[in-house]
Amino acid sequence: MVRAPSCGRTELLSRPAPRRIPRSARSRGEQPGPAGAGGARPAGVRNVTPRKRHARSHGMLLSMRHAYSVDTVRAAEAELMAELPEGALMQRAAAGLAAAVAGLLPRVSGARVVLLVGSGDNGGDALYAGARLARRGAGVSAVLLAPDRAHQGGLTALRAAGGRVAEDPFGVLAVADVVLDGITGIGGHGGLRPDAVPVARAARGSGATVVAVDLPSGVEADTGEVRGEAVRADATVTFGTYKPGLLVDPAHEYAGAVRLVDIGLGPRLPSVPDLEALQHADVARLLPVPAAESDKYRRGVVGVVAGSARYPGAAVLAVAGAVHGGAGAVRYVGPGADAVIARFPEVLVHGWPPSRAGRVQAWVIGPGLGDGPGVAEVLESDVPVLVDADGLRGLDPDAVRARSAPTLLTPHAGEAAVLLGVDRGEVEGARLGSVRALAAKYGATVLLKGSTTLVADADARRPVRVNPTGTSWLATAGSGDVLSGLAGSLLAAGLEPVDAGSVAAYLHGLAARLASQGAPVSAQDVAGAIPRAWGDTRTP
Ligand SMILES: NC(=O)C1=CN([C@@H]2O[C@H](COP(=O)(O)OP(=O)(O)OC[C@H]3O[C@@H](n4cnc5c(N)ncnc54)[C@H](OP(=O)(O)O)[C@@H]3O)[C@@H](O)[C@H]2O)[C@@H](O)CC1
Ligand SMILES: Nc1ncnc2c1ncn2[C@@H]1O[C@H](COP(=O)(O)OP(=O)(O)O)[C@@H](O)[C@H]1O
Ligand SMILES: [K+]
Repeated sequence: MVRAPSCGRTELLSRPAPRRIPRSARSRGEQPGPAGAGGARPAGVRNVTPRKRHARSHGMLLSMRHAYSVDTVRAAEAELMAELPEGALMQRAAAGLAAAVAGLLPRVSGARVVLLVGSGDNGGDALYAGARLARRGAGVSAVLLAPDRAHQGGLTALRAAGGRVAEDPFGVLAVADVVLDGITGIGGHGGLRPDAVPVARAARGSGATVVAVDLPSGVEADTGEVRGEAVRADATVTFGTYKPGLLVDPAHEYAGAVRLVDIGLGPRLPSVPDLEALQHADVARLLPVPAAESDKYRRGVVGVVAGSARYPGAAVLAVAGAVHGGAGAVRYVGPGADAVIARFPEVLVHGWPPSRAGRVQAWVIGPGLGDGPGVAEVLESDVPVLVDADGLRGLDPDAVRARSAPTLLTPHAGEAAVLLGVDRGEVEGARLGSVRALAAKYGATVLLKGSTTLVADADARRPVRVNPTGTSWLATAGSGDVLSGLAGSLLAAGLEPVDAGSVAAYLHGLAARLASQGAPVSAQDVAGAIPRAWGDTRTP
């Protein structure tokens, strides 16, 4: 895949800008407005082109997003710092942070800014940014969580600029317009410590816009886990590169809108990130397009084994995903043939067993299968196989590992938990670790569905893909069946499993957003909107 050097550019937002209006604006009678129309928004939301606004409204950036682990970030920072005057990197971070906060405020002068300052450099960033805002006329108060260990240079700069150390933390928080969370960044572990919890809660409850410095304090930067209490931010200003925790739930949920500030780290980061998120242009490049000489067989044929007397609709929904996924033809094998033909007369239906259905370039097996047969037989084929839903039940790692062709598994958290022998909550709390563990256990590519859909390649050295288009409107019965058909069709069209899985998740999420427009959608609606999503990614 071609990767744009997104780490080097200053870009926002992974989600719509915060709508909270700073108190100072409210007190002057200014009206709340939509993001991008004035009022409370991070800097940079202005001057968006219609195309950018469209992409942003669907939760996407225009170039590939990468995330790197803390160790990699620290190594890159150390390399860069060795060539710069002391403190230069922190000044870059603080300047970007102050500019982003200023962009949130209708007017900096007179705004009430509170800094939550921990004992490390994250607090230093907050203090220097606070000094910059104080120089522009903001009233800045610092709440020092560890007064003896607060960043001395930052504190001196804040005082010199007219800022103060708060004597009554809860008093200043109660009237704040903006709170900068500088308790912990990449150095924090294990949720907020008890002394930080009351101020974090007061910040959240104050009505102020909460801006996390680098990361929301209390989340795990490397994994996206939240192991205790954490700051819930409206926006996060992160430095140098995204960290995995900013893109993966549950931590992602705590970050709000994420803005990346360029501090010159890009060239020092390795070419292979820990995590990557496809964007429109990447998806457009990967989508299969028929050539002039193509025919239906050369485009790829996908076979779908799905549905049962108990779940006949799953067959129709999986086929609905498959017919829109780029394969030249869809074969269906199973008890739902009549229902499938009634809805999709273009589908080739076959009697049992799958091995007599004619040649396919990929199989999808599992949606609505119940206790039906077929998994072992399909796994013996020499083409890529996607196993979903009921097909995953009791799936034998050795049978998957022994395959000569690739396998793509698409569990939701409950199915993944069974396959790993852990609780569902454990998978939901540690999605990244879980998807990697499953890929290692089965020697397969694994797409873990849910609030953040992740795709881990069978090759553990490759970055995990995180899907940026997901929407909770997808939490509707049968939408996973559509996804499996779609991904299987892309497999049959020749995409490798990690691309088939991540492109399918991208189109699926985008289709749900296009179909939903903020209202509930059905799985059929999602399938019906796949062509629009496909076209949307290819629109220059
Ligand atoms: N390096 C650079 O070039 C640049 C770095 N930059 C900035 O530095 C940040 C990293 O700074 P850092 O390494 O000092 O760690 P940091 O995130 O402040 O936290 C460590 C402190 O927190 C404490 N602590 C730990 N866990 C805790 C908890 N659960 N609850 C409460 N406290 C907890 C821990 O205390 P201790 O364990 O020592 O008692 C320790 O003192 C980075 O995110 C970015 O913002 C930018 O300026 C760009 C240039
Ligand atoms: N909270 C959520 N946010 C985003 N996507 C979700 C959420 N919950 C479910 N989804 C998506 O909805 C689909 C549900 O699939 P699945 O759990 O297999 O349901 P079903 O078996 O009913 O088809 C998956 O693509 C999943 O990623
Ligand atoms: K922070």
